[in-house]
Amino acid sequence: MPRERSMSGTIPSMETAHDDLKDNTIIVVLGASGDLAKKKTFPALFALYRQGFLPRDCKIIGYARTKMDKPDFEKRATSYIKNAEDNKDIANAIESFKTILTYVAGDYEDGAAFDKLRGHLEGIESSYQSKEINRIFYLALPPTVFIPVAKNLKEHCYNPKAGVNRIIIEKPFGKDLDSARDLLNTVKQYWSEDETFRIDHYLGKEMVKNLLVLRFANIAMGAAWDKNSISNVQITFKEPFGTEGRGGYFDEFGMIRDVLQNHLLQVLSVLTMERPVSFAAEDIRDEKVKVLRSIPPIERNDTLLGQYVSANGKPGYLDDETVPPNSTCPTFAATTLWIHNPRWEGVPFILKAGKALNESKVEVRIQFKDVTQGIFKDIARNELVIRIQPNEAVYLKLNSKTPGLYTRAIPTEMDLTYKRRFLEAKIPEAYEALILDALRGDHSNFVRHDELDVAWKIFTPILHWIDGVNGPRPRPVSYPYGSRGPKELEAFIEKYGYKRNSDAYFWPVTNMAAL
Ligand SMILES: NC(=O)C1=CN([C@@H]2O[C@H](COP(=O)(O)OP(=O)(O)OC[C@H]3O[C@@H](n4cnc5c(N)ncnc54)[C@H](OP(=O)(O)O)[C@@H]3O)[C@@H](O)[C@H]2O)C=CC1
Ligand SMILES: O=C1O[C@H](COP(=O)(O)O)[C@@H](O)[C@H](O)[C@H]1O
Repeated sequence: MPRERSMSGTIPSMETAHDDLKDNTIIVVLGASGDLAKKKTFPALFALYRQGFLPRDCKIIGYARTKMDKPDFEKRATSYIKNAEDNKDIANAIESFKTILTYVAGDYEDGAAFDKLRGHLEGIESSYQSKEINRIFYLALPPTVFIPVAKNLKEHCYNPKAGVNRIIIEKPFGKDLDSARDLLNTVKQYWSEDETFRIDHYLGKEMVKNLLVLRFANIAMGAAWDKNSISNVQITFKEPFGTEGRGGYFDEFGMIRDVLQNHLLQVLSVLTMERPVSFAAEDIRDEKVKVLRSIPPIERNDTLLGQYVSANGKPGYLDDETVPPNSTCPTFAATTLWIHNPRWEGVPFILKAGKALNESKVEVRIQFKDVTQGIFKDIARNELVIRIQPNEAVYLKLNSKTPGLYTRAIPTEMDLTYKRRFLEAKIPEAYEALILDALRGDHSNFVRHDELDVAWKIFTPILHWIDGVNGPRPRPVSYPYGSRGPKELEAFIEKYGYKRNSDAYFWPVTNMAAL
C-alpha cells in the first residue's frame, strides 16, 4: 500500500541510514560480467556500501555465464570505482567491499544453474539469525534473456517464506506497444507489480528529482507554469560521441527508442504533471500517467530525423562495420509533443536527442512568452534552463536594467550553479539513488506498467513509420559528426515559436572558468 509521505528539509544522517532498510538482504546481480554491471551497478553498490546505505550484513552475489574465480570477479566488479589509486580511504573501502562479494557462474536458460544459485543463497542465509530474509535480483542483462531469467528466478530462487523478493529490470522494455505488452504480461506471470522495479535511470538523476521540488515547493514557479506564460519547451539530450562499438544494438533501436521514448518522456511527465496528493509512489505515478494520457501519438510532420556522417576526422554512422550498409536508422531525432489538457493546450514540447554532436548536455529549456509590447521593443524572452548534466544548474534568463544613469534593459541571469552554491555536496549517481530506493521498496522513481503502455502508445506509430512497417522507410537527413545536428533543426524549432536571444545575451567568461 502506498505510504503517505511528505518531504522536509532534513537529510538522513549516517546513523539513521539503515533504518528503513531490511536486514538480512542479499543482492544478486545477474549479468555480473557485463558492461552495465561493471560501469554502473557495482560502482553504485560500492558507493552505497561506503556511505553506510546498504542493509546491515548485506551480501552481494554476481551471476553470469562467464567462468571466473573470486579474485577475477572482485577485480572486474571494482574496476570502475573512481579515485581508488590516489585515495587511501577508497582503496581500504574497496578491500572491505570485496569481502561481501561472491560469484556464481551459470546459464540464463538452465533451471539447474538457478538451483545452484539458490543453494549459494541458502548457504549465506544460514548464518543470518532472523528467519526473515530478503532477496533482491538486479537484471543487468539484455532483453533477450529477461523472460527466462524472470521465470527461473521465480521458480528456483524465490523465497516464499518471511521477507521480500524484488526484481529490478532495465530498459529496453519492448520495441513497440505490442512487444512491450507481451514482455510486461509475461514477467507479470512470475513477479507482481509490487515486486517489480523498472529502471529508467533518468528518474534517479539529481536534477530530475529536483523538478518536483522546483515546481511544487516554489509558489513563484507554480504561478507561471502553464500555457498563459510559457511559449515552448525544449528537452535536449546531446552526446559528443557516436555509436562506436554499439552499432549492432543501436541499429535495431534507433535514437527514439534509445532516449526519447523513455528518458526524455519521463522528464517531460515530471515537468508537466499536476501536483500529486502526496509523495507516495502511486500518487506521483498516477499524475504522470494522467498527463501522458493527454498526449496524442506523434505526427510525422512534427518529427525531424537525422543520421551523422563522417567529419572532423571522425567516422560516419554507416562507416561502422556492425551497421548495415544502407541503414536509415536515426542517430538524431527531434519530435514535438502536444498535451491536450487545460494547463498545456497549445504549448509545444520539443524532445530532441542526438549522438555525435558538438557537446555533452542534457537540459530542459522553458521559454516564456513575450512581454506585452508598448514600453519595450524587441526585448529578450525569459528562459528557465534546468541543466541536468554536466555541471548541474538552474538559471533564469531575465531582463534587468543596465546599471547607470540611463534606462536600458539587458538580458542577464539568476543563477543557481550547483558547484558554486553547494560547495561540499556530493551529487549521487542515478544508480545509487535508484538501488537505494529499490532496497527501501520505494517505487516513486520507477516506471509503472501503465506508464510504459501509454509511453509506447505515443511513440509506436512514428516508430512503425521509421521501421517501414506500412511503406518505405523515411530517409534521415545527414549532419556532420561534431555539429549541432541537422541544418534543418533551427527552422524546425522556430516553427514552434522558439526565439533565440543569442545576440543580446552573453555569459561572462569569468563565470565559465569557475565551473
Ligand atoms: N549556471 C550556468 O552554468 C550558466 C551558464 N550559462 C552559459 O551561458 C551560455 C549561453 O546560455 P544559453 O543561452 O542558455 O545557452 P546556449 O546559447 O548554448 O543555447 C541557447 C539555445 O540556442 C541554441 N543554439 C546554440 N547555439 C546555436 C547556434 N549556433 N545556432 C542556433 N541555435 C543555437 C541551443 O540549442 P542546442 O542546445 O540544441 O544546441 C539552445 O536551444 C551557455 O554556455 C550556458 O552554459 C548561462 C547562464 C548560467
Ligand atoms: O540509456 C541510455 O542512456 C545513455 C546516456 O545516459 P547518461 O546517464 O550518460 O546521460 C546513452 O548513452 C545510451 O545510448 C542509452 O541507451
